This record gives sequence, C-alpha cells and structure tokens, in this order.
Amino acid sequence: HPIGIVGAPFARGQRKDGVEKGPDYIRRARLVAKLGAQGHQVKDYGDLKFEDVPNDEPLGRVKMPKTVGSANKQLADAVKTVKKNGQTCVVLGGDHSLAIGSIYGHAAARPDLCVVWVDAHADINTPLTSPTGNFHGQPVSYLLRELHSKIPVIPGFSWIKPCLSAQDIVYIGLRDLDPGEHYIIKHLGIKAFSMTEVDRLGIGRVMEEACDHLLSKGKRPIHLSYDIDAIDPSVSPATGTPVKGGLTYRESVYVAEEICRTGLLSALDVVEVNPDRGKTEEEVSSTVSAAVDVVLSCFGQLREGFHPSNYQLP
Ligand SMILES: N[C@@H](CC/C=C/[B-](O)(O)O)C(=O)O
Ligand SMILES: [Mn+2]
Ligand SMILES: [Mn+2]
Ligand SMILES: [Mn+2]
Repeated sequence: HPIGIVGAPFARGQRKDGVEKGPDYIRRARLVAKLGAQGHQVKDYGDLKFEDVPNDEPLGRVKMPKTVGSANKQLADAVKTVKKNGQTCVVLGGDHSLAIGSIYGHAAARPDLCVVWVDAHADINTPLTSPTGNFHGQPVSYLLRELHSKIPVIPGFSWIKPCLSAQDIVYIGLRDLDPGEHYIIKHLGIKAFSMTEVDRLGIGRVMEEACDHLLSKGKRPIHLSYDIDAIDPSVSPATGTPVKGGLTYRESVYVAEEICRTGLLSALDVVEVNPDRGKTEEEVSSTVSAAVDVVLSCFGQLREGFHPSNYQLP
C-alpha cells in the first residue's frame, strides 16, 4: 500500500516541552527517503498546525481540554482523509493524547479496526482516575464503549463517540500503571502483555498470542499505536516518561516486523519522541533512530536482508 505521513507537533497532552519537535527530528532522519528506498510510494502531508484554544480553563486536574480536544478533532479529519486516499497512515507525534484523534479518524474510515498499543503505560486513565490530569495518560478511556459512562462531559470533546470495545485492543510492554488503569484492564478483561509476559513467554509468543487474539474472528485492519517509551530508556531515553526495564531494541523491531507480516497494518502512530529530554546528542539520535527503525520495520525492513525483485547477480 502507499503510505501517507502526517506530522502532529502536539505537546499539550502532557507538561514537558519538546515533544512537539518529534515530527521534525524524525523527518530529519530521512524517514521519507528511507521508505522510498524500500520501494514504497510515500506522500508526506506535512505538519498539522495546532493553536492553543483561548480561555481554555482546566477542568479539575485536567489541563487545556479544549486545546487537546480541538487538536484531536483536526487529526481525526486528517487521518480519515489519508485512509480515504487508500494509504496506510503514519502519524508522527507529538504526545500520546494524539491517539484519540488518530484512532477515531481511522475508525471513521475502517470501523472494524483493532488496536495494538505498545507502551510502558496503559494510557487508560479516565479524567477521574488520572493522577496527573495529563491527557497523554488517558486516550484509551475516551475510545472504549465500556468506559463511556465513566467519562464526564469535557469541553472540546463533544465530537468523540467511543469506537472500540475492550476485546479490540491488546497491550504490549506495560510496566507502569496507576491503580485505576489496572482495575479497568482486569475488569474489562483487556488482553495485556506486560513486561512480565514478555519475559515469561518471549516476544515471539507474545506477538503470536496478540495477533491470534485480535484476528481470531478473521482479518481486520490493525492500528499500531507505538509509544517510544515502550522501548528501554537505554535505547530511547529522549522521552517524557521513561521507565526502566523496557523492550530491547531487538524486541521493539520484532514487534514491528510481526505486525508488518500480518499484511494488515492500516495506521501507525509513533509518539512521545522528545528531543529536549535527551541529555546528550547521542541520546536524542538513539531515540530518533529507534523510532525510524520501528517505522521502517512496519513497512518491510527485515534484519535477514533484502534484494530487489529484479536483482541480477553480476
Ligand atoms: N499514568 C501516568 C503516565 C502517563 C503516560 C503517558 B504516555 O504513555 O503517553 O507516555 C499518567 O496518567 O499521567
Ligand atoms: Mn503512551
Ligand atoms: Mn508511555
Ligand atoms: Mn510518554
């Protein structure tokens, strides 16, 4: 499939400046050229322009709801357009609150989608369970039908209707959850492979079981929402909420290789790359290059090697 790239330089889902630079740093690592070299037709739609909504009062602990709501409405429309154009959509973040718009817009075009959420965190706090009020820790709660009654009316969010059921999402990489999130995952029976399962089963079995769970009733489009903080901070330190004991570089690539192998990848978010959180140039480049390798592996880059179909041995 052809690929459509959307830059989403958004930071208002959390409090640490710099994550809005993610799209720029990933593009500067030549993502578009590298995807082209892999034989893909790539259209780069450029960066969305996000403006703070004026007099955006906090709602309890929840900060800048109108700004977050309007940015995600804008992103939802952009993602829907990319899908209507028959492209696999790649959203470059920006913080993880963007998954609200990305998944909503994707579901508008492909209502039968399922979600693979790769993250140290579950991002499933409701506004009432959130310990920080940061929206990047809440996106999944707005998308799940089963949690609809637990979400209060929020200015700027009236456009959102839940578009996912609990069995339509699988988590990989979890290792830092709040009590409310753990309660929700257990009570809704959401399939979750924390780092304990990654250690116990190995990433091979985890991917096998994750795909079996989501695709047991037949093929359907996959939305892969990849938070760079799923990967161990020794590989990707330049991010807002690093947590030790994460995916190795090899595991982070294997996840993408296996999603690619399903042939069902329909949209990808790569979020939470924050160049300002790298203590050294090397930390920033290591984080950005991990993000680029996740994308390239989602679109066919293989460690076993590759040769063009028309290759002639000289
Ligand atoms: N659970 C914490 C951390 C949220 C982390 C969000 B991230 O996964 O998008 O990095 C919160 O709710 O504030
Ligand atoms: Mn996240
Ligand atoms: Mn995270
Ligand atoms: Mn984060």
